[in-house]
This record gives sequence, C-alpha cells and structure tokens, in this order.
Amino acid sequence: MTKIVTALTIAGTDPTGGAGIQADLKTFQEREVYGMSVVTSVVAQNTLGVKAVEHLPIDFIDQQLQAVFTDIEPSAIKTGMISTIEMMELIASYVKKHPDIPYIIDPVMVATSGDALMNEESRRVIRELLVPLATIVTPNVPEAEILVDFKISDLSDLEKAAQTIVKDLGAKAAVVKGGHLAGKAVDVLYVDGNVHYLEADRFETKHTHGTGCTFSAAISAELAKGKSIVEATALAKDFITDAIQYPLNLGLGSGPTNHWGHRLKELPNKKED
Ligand SMILES: Nc1ncnc2c1ncn2[C@@H]1O[C@H](COP(=O)(O)OP(=O)(O)O)[C@@H](O)[C@H]1O
Ligand SMILES: Cc1ncc(COP(=O)(O)O)c(N)n1
Repeated sequence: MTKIVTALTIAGTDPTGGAGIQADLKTFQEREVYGMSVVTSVVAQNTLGVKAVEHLPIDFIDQQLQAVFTDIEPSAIKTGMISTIEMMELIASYVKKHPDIPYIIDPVMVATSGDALMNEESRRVIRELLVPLATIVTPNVPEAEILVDFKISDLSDLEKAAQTIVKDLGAKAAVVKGGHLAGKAVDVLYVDGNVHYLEADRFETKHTHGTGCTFSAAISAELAKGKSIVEATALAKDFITDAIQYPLNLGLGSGPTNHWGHRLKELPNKKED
C-alpha cells in the first residue's frame, strides 16, 4: 500500500481563511499531503487586521498534540504563531522526541497588518530554544532582523541573516524572504554551506495576507514527501508565486492569496479574467 504523506501545523487561526492554520491546511491539500492541525491561539482577525487573540490553555494544546502523535505520526511538523514561552517549551519537547521528523519554523511575530503576534520575551525563547531544533526557519525581513539583531536592507543583508541563523543560532537551514524589500521578489536560502537565490517577479498587489504561512506550509509539505531542502524551497517558491499571481480579490483589506493559483497556470488567458 502507498504510504500517505502527512503534515502537522501547530499555529493560530484566521477565521477569514487566508493565514495561519487555515492557509496551512489549504496548502497541504494542494500539495497532496494529508494535513493535520493543532491550534495554539484563536485569533479574531480578517484582511484588515487583528481584533483579538485568545491563547488556549497549555494542557489543552498538549492534549491536541497527544491526540495527533498517539494516532497519526506526521511526516513533517510546522509551527506558525506560537506566542507564549510555555507553548514553545511544550512544542520543543515533542520535536526533541521526534528528531527524524523535519521541523519547519515560520517565526510569526508580526502580522502583515503590522499587529504584534508575539511578545519580547517569547522572541528570545524562540531564538534560543526552537531555532536550534529547526530543519529550516523562514523569517520575513522584520522577523529576521529580530532573530539576528541587525538591520536588513538589501540582498547581501538577506544573505548574512540566513547565514547567521544557521551558523550562530543553530538551525540546519534558513530562507530569509525578501517580500518586504523593493525590486524582484528574491528570497535567500542558506543550507549546507551554500547560498541559493529564489527569484520571482514581484506582482503589484495588496493581496499578500498569509503569504508567509502559505510559503512555509508548501516547504513543509515537500519536506514531508522526502524532498531535499533545496528542492522543497524551489517548489514552494513557485507555489507562492502562483498564489500571489492569480489573486482572488477577496476582503476589504490585504486579501488572501489563491491557494489553487498553481492550477490556473495551466489555463490560457487566465491572468486577463
Ligand atoms: N508582491 C509580491 N510578488 C511576488 N512575490 C511576493 C510578493 N510579496 C511577497 N512575495 C513572496 O512571498 C513569500 C512570502 O514572503 P513575505 O511576504 O516576505 O512573508 P511574510 O508573509 O511572512 O511577511 C516570499 O517568497 C516572497 O518573496
Ligand atoms: C494566526 C496567524 N498566523 C500567522 C499570521 C501571519 O500572516 P502572514 O503570512 O501574512 O505574515 C497571521 N496573520 N495569523
């Protein structure tokens, strides 16, 4: 019988479906990976911003993790919004028990809307406790600046940040996303002593809610299948580029990306619709 590839996301929610757990599960499905989810925080947010956050009790998060791990073992583990130190300690204990499962950290600290999703002390703990356990860390520019503690304004800074996350902070790999910089949409991957550029056209759009979640979920799905870090990040870059390229034009603010965008690429004249 074919082995079904599975992936687990441990993250917060977005009731409008563009970011967090919802974006992750949609992405897993599109990559033909069986998606599972453990909710850390329930977030009242939409395309305009975050209205309120409710963290679930730590025992209840543990019960969800136990429910998954005692039944269906994930082929990859991804974390997104994990706001508190006790959540990080709990997750670290599961990751340490499963050293062979790839662990992907999207170090969600600030939403695209600018709302803070993690406090100062937790930022220190994610860097010291979780990053050293990571197969790959996927910060955007503001998150990478917090992790490495220097300003990032161009490609060579992206490169330096990716190297610092691996060499000084102890992750196996890092991809620092240039979505917030000007020019082409270039991300820099550092793995096994080599720098790789993931390059795509930049699209003029305000619909970028959940881009980071979607990109890291696609990396997770491909690592779950056994792809290398270089292959997984390249496939994920194509996936997020298509999700941005074919916007859904939903919502009053920064709308969600199109998780089935990659399917539209095959169709003629789709961009003009
Ligand atoms: N306007 C855009 N056009 C094309 N690609 C983009 C655009 N904005 C972001 N990206 C890409 O989307 C991915 C997520 O990046 P980013 O938006 O920086 O993450 P985050 O959502 O964590 O802030 C990266 O691969 C980035 O290069
Ligand atoms: C629950 C949750 N997790 C993450 C994000 C970040 O979204 P983005 O990918 O746009 O940075 C978010 N807005 N909400």
